[in-house]
Amino acid sequence: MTVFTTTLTATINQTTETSARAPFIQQLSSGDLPLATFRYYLIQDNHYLTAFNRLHQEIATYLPANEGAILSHLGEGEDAARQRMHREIGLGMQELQETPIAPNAYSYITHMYYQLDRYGAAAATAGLLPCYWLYSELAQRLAVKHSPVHLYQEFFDSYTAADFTTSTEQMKAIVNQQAASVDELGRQQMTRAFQISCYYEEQFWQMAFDQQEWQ
Ligand SMILES: Cc1ncc(CO)c(N)n1
Repeated sequence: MTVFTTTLTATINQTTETSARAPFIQQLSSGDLPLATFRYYLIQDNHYLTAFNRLHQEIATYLPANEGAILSHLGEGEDAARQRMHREIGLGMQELQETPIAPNAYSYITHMYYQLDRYGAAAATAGLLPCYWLYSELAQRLAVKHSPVHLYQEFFDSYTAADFTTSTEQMKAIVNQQAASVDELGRQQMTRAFQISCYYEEQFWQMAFDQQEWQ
């Protein structure tokens, strides 16, 4: 049988292409992105990562013990790098918590929870995967360019680091294990969950670039 994640390659490649062309990423790479825009991104992404981590813990309870332990550990993967970046731009806990979540971040999080609630752990793990896979692909492409802004380069570097690459491989293995444990309909639901997450990943850049607010 084909390894399930290979059926998702075209979708992630497309999302990587679209993301690489997004003005947010272009300016992050060139160094032209206003710091206020990056600060907005870090605040919204902190909302996202908080929910993302909680969701790892919740999904982990439905997985076989081995995979569950790995997933639970994966959920905390980005914390240290982010805390360093928050310190560098003087972003404190109060501002992170008090700034309201923006519409697209809200929709993305809501989608991930819906997948778990409506379709179960297999679809939910597939919904988490673009997060790992996209950032890994994108950073590998862009890290070599060296953004002139240290903080922006640090952002790319955190996703080319060996441990994040390992996390992406571990997440793929969990998704493949889940795909093998469900029927064809279950795999279709997994594919759909993955595609919708890719959609929201693409929207996340524009949300940050526009500093989107509720209207
Ligand atoms: C929205 C989003 N997707 C993916 C990642 C990478 O884990 C992130 N930090 N934020």
